[in-house]
Formats: sequence, C-alpha cells, structure tokens
Amino acid sequence: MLYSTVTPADKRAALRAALASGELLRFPGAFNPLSARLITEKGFEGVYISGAVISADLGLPDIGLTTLTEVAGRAAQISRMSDLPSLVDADTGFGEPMNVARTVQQLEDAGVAGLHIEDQVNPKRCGHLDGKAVVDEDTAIKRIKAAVSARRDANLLIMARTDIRALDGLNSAIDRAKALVDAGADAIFPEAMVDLAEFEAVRAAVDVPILANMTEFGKSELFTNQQLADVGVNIVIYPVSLLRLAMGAAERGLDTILAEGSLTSRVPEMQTRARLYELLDYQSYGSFDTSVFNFTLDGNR
Ligand SMILES: C[C@](O)(C(=O)O)[C@H](CC(=O)O)C(=O)O
Ligand SMILES: [Mg+2]
Repeated sequence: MLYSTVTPADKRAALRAALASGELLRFPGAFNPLSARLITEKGFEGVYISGAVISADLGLPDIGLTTLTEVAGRAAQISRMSDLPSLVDADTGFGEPMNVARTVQQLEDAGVAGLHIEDQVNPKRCGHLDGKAVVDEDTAIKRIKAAVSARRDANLLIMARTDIRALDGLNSAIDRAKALVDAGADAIFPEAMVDLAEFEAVRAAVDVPILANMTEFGKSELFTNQQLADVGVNIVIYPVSLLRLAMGAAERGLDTILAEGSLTSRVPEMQTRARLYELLDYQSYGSFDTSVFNFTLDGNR
C-alpha cells in the first residue's frame, strides 16, 4: 500500500547480490508508476526507466531535451512504486562531468538502484538509429569518473553505455568498454550489438555485468532470455515495449470508437476495474479509513 516497503539502500544491495548470482535479470521498462506495480507483481527482477519513454511520454523525441529534474522526478515516482531495484537511463549525464556528478546525486536521491551514462554527443539519439556520434575516450572516461566519485551509496550501480559499436565496430566497442571499466564503471551497456557473438565478445572482454537492450524495431534481433543467459548477459531491458504495447492498444481503441461508435467490442481486451483496483491495492486503504473501501463491484458491468 502507498509505496515501496524496501529502502533504496536495500534495493541497491539486493541488485548487487542478484548480479553476483550470475542469473539473467529481466528489467521491463515501466512507462508510468502503475506499470511498475504490474512488473513487480508479475515477478520480474527489476524495473527499467527509459529516457526514450520519458521523452515520448512528454511528446518529445529522444534527443536530450528532457531535463534532469524531469527525469529524476519520474524516476522517483516509478521507483517508489516497487520493491524491485530500478535502473534509470541518465542519457549523456546532462552536461559536463560536473553536471554528471550532480545527476548521480539527484538520481540517487530519487531512489534508483542504478543508472547508465552514455558516450554519445549532444544532441543524442536512440542508440539504434543511424548517424550517431560519440565523444572521445577521454571525455567518456571523465563522465564515468565523475559519476563514481559523486555517489554516496557505494552500492549505487554506475553503468557505462557505449554507443561506439555503430560507428567504429565491435573492436572499438570492446576497447571502450574496457576503458570505462578501468574508469570505475560497475557494469557495461554495449549498445546496438547486432548478434549474440557480439555480446559474447564483450562478455569475454570485461569482468563486470553486461546489459542487453532488447528494444523492438532496432538493430538487435530480439533474443530469448535463454539465448542471452547462455552468452553471459546479466541484465536484459525491454525499454519501450510496454509503452509500445499500450499505445498500440490505445490507437486500436480510438479507431474502434470511430468505426463502431462504441468501445463495446474492445472491452474484453481492457484491464478490468476489479483488476486495476487489485493492482492499486485499493482494499488495503481501508486500514486507514474504513469508509474508503466499503463497496463491492457486484452491481457494476
Ligand atoms: C534504451 C534507450 O536508451 C531508452 O531510452 O530506453 C533507447 C531505446 C529505444 O529508443 O529503442 C535506446 O537508445 O536504445
Ligand atoms: Mg535512452
């Protein structure tokens, strides 16, 4: 009821322990706080907070227009809805290394268990689009060093994302990943890997957990959990998937009103009122005030 029963510090410790187990951790992207509850209830290991989703939610393209305040605010709203650890997309860190340091502290205060900072230039773009550009190694390292030195909880997971694969190939991605680990990164997000062999090569090159981004309509094939686990991937994200599913359903629903003059034919696809209330744990609020949950849905359609 109301909020997570686990403190951010405990979630960070739990994420560290889960990563140490070597099991593949599945982090679907929550497109709002309520969807984080669904992810939690279904038994996933973590919640991803996507920059692409936060941007899209505001009707903006994912090109670095969102502010640290907006991202930290959304990260806090989503993180507090779940007992699971959350991993937030900190894009390029919102500025120079000094800004990266502030970003880390703000996101830490928002209650996330980890965050990733990428080596793209600004304006950035989705890692699965063509025409990206990355900063030089020295700048990328400075971002990660700033992030590591700024955290107050040693368990906050600082993940370095490199977008260099799409520009300079796999060997450059491996070199950069190693340099970022040497700079203090706790984990690596090798963006836009094209096949499993590439994940395997990154896995072999670094000694820290690695993440696979199973975003749809991108450069990577959508590998199964088993395939990813077999090549030693530690975290898989489905960053925009729930938003895509929900928006697909919303669009079909709007078309149905236009075509049929009613949504009756779509009702079987909808989450019911009873299921929504269950997810909200509505009934528990009666423990504060017995007049809050004193109805049944028996008379409802
Ligand atoms: C993971 C990602 O950074 C995100 O913001 O969710 C995006 C996802 C996407 O745009 O499909 C990415 O750059 O891969
Ligand atoms: Mg992103």
